[in-house]
Amino acid sequence: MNIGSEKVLALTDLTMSYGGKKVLNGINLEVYQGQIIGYIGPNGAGKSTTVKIMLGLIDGYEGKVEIFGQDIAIGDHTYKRRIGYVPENAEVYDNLTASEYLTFSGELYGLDRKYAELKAFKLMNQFGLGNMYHNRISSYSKGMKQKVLIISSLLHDPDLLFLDEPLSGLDANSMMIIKEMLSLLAAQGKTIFYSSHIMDVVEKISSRIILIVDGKIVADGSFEELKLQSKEGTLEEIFNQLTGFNEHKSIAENFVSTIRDVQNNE
Ligand SMILES: Nc1ncnc2c1ncn2[C@@H]1O[C@H](COP(=O)(O)OP(=O)(O)OP(=O)(O)O)[C@@H](O)[C@H]1O
Repeated sequence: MNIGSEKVLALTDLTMSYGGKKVLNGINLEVYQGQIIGYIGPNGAGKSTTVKIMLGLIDGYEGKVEIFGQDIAIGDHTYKRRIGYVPENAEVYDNLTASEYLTFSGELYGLDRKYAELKAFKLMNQFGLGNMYHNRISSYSKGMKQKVLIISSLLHDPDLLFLDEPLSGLDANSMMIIKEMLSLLAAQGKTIFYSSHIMDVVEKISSRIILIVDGKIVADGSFEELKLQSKEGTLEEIFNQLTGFNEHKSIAENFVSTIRDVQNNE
């Protein structure tokens, strides 16, 4: 099968409510093999909710979610073995060593224990963390923990990767490695669903950008297409325009003046 021909993901009229409040308002989306989707939107727009539904972590949605051609509501969870996930807020098991944690997560994805342990060590080494492999994760810095999460999501060579703010805490050099790695993986036919607020990174790595506002898709296209439509220069500017936001100066000024007020009253 040629890269780009397989429909990896399809959302049809996806709706989700929390306590009567609609947070997803009918998302329709088809994603094809090899695409890097930049899934962006304001805080609270519904990005993580969409991703968690696709991962089978949230129930109670309406509409249809198909992954690798299979409706996930049918109850056959084999699709999960072909998925990798870097969560926004991860509960890494701090008391475990990276070796224990990664071997364990590799086994959960069906890898042989010895194979998972050796592969995890190689990947840790390539990230410059080989000498930390047997140390407890509680002794790692934020960026080191993030690298462990990234390795954990990739150990089983997934076909579909969900990344929620994956560069969080990474230094500039490490970010370059991840960006390069994502484009290599996509070129080899992996599909990447990337959610982030770092607009210049999304602009550079995504083959397709999807903007959601209030649980609805308001833009869907390549960066070049969105640029043509909005006549703005950067993704940050396009984001501001499409979310109708031009108040950053006045909000910042009010914020600072409130802070100063408190100080003056002391
Ligand atoms: N467990 C929950 N219970 C009730 N409401 C929730 C729950 N999780 C999310 N929400 C609400 O759903 C909406 C969408 O949240 P979601 O986390 O999907 O947004 P997001 O686009 O990922 O935001 P951010 O950019 O801030 O991470 C928000 O209004 C949020 O308050």
